[in-house]
Amino acid sequence: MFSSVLCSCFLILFLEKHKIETRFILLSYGGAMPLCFLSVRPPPPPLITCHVSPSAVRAPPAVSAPAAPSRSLSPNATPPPSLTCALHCPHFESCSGCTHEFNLHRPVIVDEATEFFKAVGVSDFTFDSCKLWGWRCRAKLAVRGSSENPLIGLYQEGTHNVVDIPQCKAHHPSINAAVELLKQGITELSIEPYDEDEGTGDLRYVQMAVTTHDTSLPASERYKNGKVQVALVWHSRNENSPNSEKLNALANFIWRNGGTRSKVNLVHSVWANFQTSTNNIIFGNRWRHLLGERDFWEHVGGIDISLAPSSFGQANTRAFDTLLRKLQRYVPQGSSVADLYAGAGVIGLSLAVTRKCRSVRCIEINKESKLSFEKTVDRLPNLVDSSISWHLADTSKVGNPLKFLMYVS
Ligand SMILES: C[S@@+](CC[C@H](N)C(=O)[O-])C[C@H]1O[C@@H](n2cnc3c(N)ncnc32)[C@H](O)[C@@H]1O
Repeated sequence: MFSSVLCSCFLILFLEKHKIETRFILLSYGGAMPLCFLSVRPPPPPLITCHVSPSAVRAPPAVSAPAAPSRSLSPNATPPPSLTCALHCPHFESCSGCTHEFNLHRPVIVDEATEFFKAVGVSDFTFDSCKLWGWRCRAKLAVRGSSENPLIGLYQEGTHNVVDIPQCKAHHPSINAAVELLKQGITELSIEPYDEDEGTGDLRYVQMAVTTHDTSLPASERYKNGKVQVALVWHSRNENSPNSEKLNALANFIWRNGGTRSKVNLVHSVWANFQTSTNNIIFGNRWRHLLGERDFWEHVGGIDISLAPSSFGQANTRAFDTLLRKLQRYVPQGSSVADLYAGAGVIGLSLAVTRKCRSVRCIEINKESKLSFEKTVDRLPNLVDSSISWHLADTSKVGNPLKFLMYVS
């Protein structure tokens, strides 16, 4: 949530700073460099506002009775915590995933950002918290412990001890349900979680990604009925390794008990990724689709997007959608856009459609994202008359971003 917010802060700063209207727009939304660099004329400046979506202040998902918040506030945080906007997560003390427990509707960083922008003359700063619970539609979780007592979660800060987070309040509820199902499968089939010290075990990580784009449901029902693409990171070289029977058994268990024909109908698909390295890199290079639908679609920024498990996807689907819709207001019709750190090109492609861009060049270093980009392009409406391309290149190399701008002109 906060990376999206920060990104839009940077975006708006740069919008204000570069008031000269030009044809070219450079967009960057990289993890290490959350920077949007646009030289366009912004719409009339609204007031600084803190907008809280109605869905953000409803009660947290009823996974369990909320635990009494136990972390004390710092002496500087004098206002009493707003209970409607507190995390109420039983894992907050031990899990490193969330850094804010109270005032989620307006965290301290928003005041800092407001001050910062005011100081540099930016009047067009808004904050939208979007959902406060159940917003995380993508999670990479470590699998440790034993087959009788599997732990699935994040590392405790500064350690490699995995904290089990079955009631995570940030996760979309379908992720927590799929994790529970996975645990049952691990225990029932005696799957060995990975042991980092020994380099043994079968299952290292799981990536859970939720699609909220089931068009067979009314729009109001789609988010809560999100389905999970489960990617099992398996400790073997490939699907022919000796432990692959166990992998297939686990995939079948998940599909039988969570797939389209099951009562819960929770799982979109099951994938395997093969990783044997002893370093901390989660995914290996080899991916296999095992069960369920191969293609995974989401709808953000006015377009349908395809996301393979190997491609980067934003975790907060709703906030990303809000951000894209905000961004669109700043990009003049017919612009030429270079989308740096593009992943599957979602930002650039959303602009291609909604702003009728003359051209969109997506620049990305991970070749795995290209297929998702191509599938998304195939589904763009016919009326899109942009020159659209995706380039495998290192954006950080001096000259590369400019090269792509020269290329479009
Ligand atoms: C935070 S993701 C954002 C992706 C996309 N803009 C989106 O919002 O879905 C950052 C992306 O930058 C890519 N990346 C990281 N370093 C890069 C580099 N030096 N050159 C190009 N792409 C890079 C990553 O592979 C990843 O897909």
